[in-house]
Amino acid sequence: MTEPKLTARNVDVYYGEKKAIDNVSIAIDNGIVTAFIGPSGCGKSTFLRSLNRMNDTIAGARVTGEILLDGEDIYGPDMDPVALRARVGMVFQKPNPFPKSIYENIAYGPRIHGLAQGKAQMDEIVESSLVKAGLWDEVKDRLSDPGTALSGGQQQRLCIARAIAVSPEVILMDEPCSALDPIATARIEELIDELKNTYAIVIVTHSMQQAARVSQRTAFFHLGHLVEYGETSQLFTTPREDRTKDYITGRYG
Ligand SMILES: Nc1ncnc2c1ncn2[C@@H]1O[C@H](COP(=O)(O)OP(=O)(O)OP(=O)(O)O)[C@@H](O)[C@H]1O
Repeated sequence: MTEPKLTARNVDVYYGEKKAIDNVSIAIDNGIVTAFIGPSGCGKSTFLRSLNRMNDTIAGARVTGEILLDGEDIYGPDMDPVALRARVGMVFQKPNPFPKSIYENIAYGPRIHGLAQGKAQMDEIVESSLVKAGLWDEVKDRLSDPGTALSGGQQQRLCIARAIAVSPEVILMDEPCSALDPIATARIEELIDELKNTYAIVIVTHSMQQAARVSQRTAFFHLGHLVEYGETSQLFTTPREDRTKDYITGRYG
């Protein structure tokens, strides 16, 4: 048995006095896509953000319990949150390129993390990140154009390339297709399928169809609890819990 990439044990997340995540334990493996599903407000995004300490940036948010990356406590005293967020990258709901060129959007992270020795090496990182994100052919002749000039779907692939550029181990995606049309969504879903061979991927999605299409394992959250976690095909066909069954048959959410 290989060790899980990420292990959460008895995790609670609070916003002030309010508990948004209640005693969640889960093991997330490499080489697959893990989907988080559940009705609006159930805590999917909150829990996702706890996996790379993005909640640290929200005033009043507090995480208790333990989250391990390759066995190392990400909330431990020796963990630098900036370095952690390079190892556990994130892609958001709305594509959010920097107001800079396509090239600079990718080069920024490697530069602050000191990953390139010079221009040639940076060029290589930029190209390979864009290739891996399936965007290179569309942008190779206009790397100095602003990232914001791309279409929504291209911008989201640029944001994925930006995450890839700092050599992450895990990529967290918070509803990455919710602002995209069906064609751009299909591109991102294909990309997710390819990327899972290299990175552990965790995706929050409102769409059960999307979870069924892209993930191998699914976690169903409800009211801050992890209700059920299992193989995606099993969870959608023979859920163990009544609450999961009610959700996937459309009784709420
Ligand atoms: N920054 C915040 N400050 C205070 N409460 C918050 C904050 N972010 C989320 N919450 C609350 O925490 C709970 C979980 O929210 P969260 O956004 O994680 O749910 P979600 O399942 O991702 O929802 P959605 O699918 O609508 O995005 C909700 O009750 C929400 O109101």
